[in-house]
Amino acid sequence: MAKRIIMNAFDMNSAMHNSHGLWKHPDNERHHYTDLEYWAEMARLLERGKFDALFLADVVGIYDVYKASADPAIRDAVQVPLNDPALIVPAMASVTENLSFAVTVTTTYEHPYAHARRFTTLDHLTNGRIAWNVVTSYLPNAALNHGLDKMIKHDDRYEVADEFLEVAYKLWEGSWEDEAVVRDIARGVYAEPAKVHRIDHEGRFFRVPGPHLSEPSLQRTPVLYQAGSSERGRAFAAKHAECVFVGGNSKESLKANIQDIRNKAEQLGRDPQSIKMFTGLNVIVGETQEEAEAKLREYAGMWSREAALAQFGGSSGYDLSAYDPDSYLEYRATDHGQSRAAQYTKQVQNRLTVKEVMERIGTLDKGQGRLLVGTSEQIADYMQEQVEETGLDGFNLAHLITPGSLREFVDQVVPELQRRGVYQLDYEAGTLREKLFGSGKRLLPASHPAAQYRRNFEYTR
Ligand SMILES: Cc1cc2nc3c(=O)[nH]c(=O)nc-3n(C[C@H](O)[C@H](O)[C@H](O)COP(=O)(O)O)c2cc1C
Repeated sequence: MAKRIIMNAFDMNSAMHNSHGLWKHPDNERHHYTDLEYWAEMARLLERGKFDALFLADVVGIYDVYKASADPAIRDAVQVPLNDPALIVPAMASVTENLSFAVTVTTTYEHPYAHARRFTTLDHLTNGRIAWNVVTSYLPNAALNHGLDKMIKHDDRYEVADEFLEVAYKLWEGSWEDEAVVRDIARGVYAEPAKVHRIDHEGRFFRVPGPHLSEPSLQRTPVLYQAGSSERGRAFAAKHAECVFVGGNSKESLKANIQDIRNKAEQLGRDPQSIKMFTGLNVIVGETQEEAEAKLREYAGMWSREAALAQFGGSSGYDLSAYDPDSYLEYRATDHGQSRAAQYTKQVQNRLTVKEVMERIGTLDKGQGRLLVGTSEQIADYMQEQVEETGLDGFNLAHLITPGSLREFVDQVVPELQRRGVYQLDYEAGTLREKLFGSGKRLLPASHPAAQYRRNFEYTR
């Protein structure tokens, strides 16, 4: 088979994610996000479409930069109201066998000791179908709500993240031996104390003596996803990530970004092919081009400019309402995310005015990344070409109408990709890491930095 395309569905445990304003569409069902059955149905749909994973984004604050107010975000459900992504996973795992779940957790406001236990629990309950999307968080009010005086600076957050991962690796990889739990009734020993190790971590940000509270799960360390694309974010991805979300306005820049992360990983002694690369995708599919374009016009009429600008404000730190609309938007580094603003400044060929940037962000068919509008054949052509020509491994599929757009993708685009031999007809056996990297690859490879924290015990399970 030609290189298979890996698919994640991009979602959030919230009333709205990035389909700004489309909560108003009569077919949108995502206001049922508070019901377990809604998520169970979503998981069944994605498994029917042989998706690799449901990717659950998360933020722990409100988008309140635009107009210096939280009102635009609250009014239009811009990632608020928002529930905890981890808590819906067991319900979805119980109605599926192969679909995996990538859950976003911030290293800035969580603690590695509690986090490691939560993810071991999820890995147990899903039989190894768990990934962790590591984020450092970009909303200043998240810092205030977690008791800090102000947000930690952009690059410093990645320093905390590096140490957070070190602690988590020690707990996941180096604390409990595979043979620690013996349940030996004759000797009266449930677990062998000599096989459960403290980690005695003392660092700049964390002190964790251990041991880990949970016994080892199938993958030990969950599959690691990462999506930061600043200089510091890419260095972090090259060191830790197994799945990376890369951006790029063109095929050339996508290819260059992918190559850059692979090169950086290689310099750190990792196998560059042990990292899977994904990019975002949004599709409007129709039986004919005209049908797809009619849907686009309908959705574009409901798109909320205010919501899109609120999302941009929080993720970039730029309040575009406060700029002179006729001035050119200049890049300036902020302590929010650094890649969002770069998209409209550093990464465009001709400079854009503030008004033009607002127009792009505020209009569905102008600036929403990879939005494909067409027949399933056209969409499959595009996906195949991107994968063949850039080194990409797959996509993170957003959806304008939920779950309708996903259902259309599953019923129309997936069969077309399958006919072309570039999409799985059925799942591989095993954990998520095995499904992505091959049979027997249940644990992180020896070249990954987590491996150095393994003690001298055999991994036998
Ligand atoms: C596909 C994708 C998904 C992301 N999901 C989240 C998320 O759920 N939560 C979050 O805080 N940041 C998320 N981000 C943002 C990045 O993780 C990162 O914080 C942001 O790009 C800023 O970091 P940077 O300045 O290194 O790029 C996502 C980015 C991308 C491209």
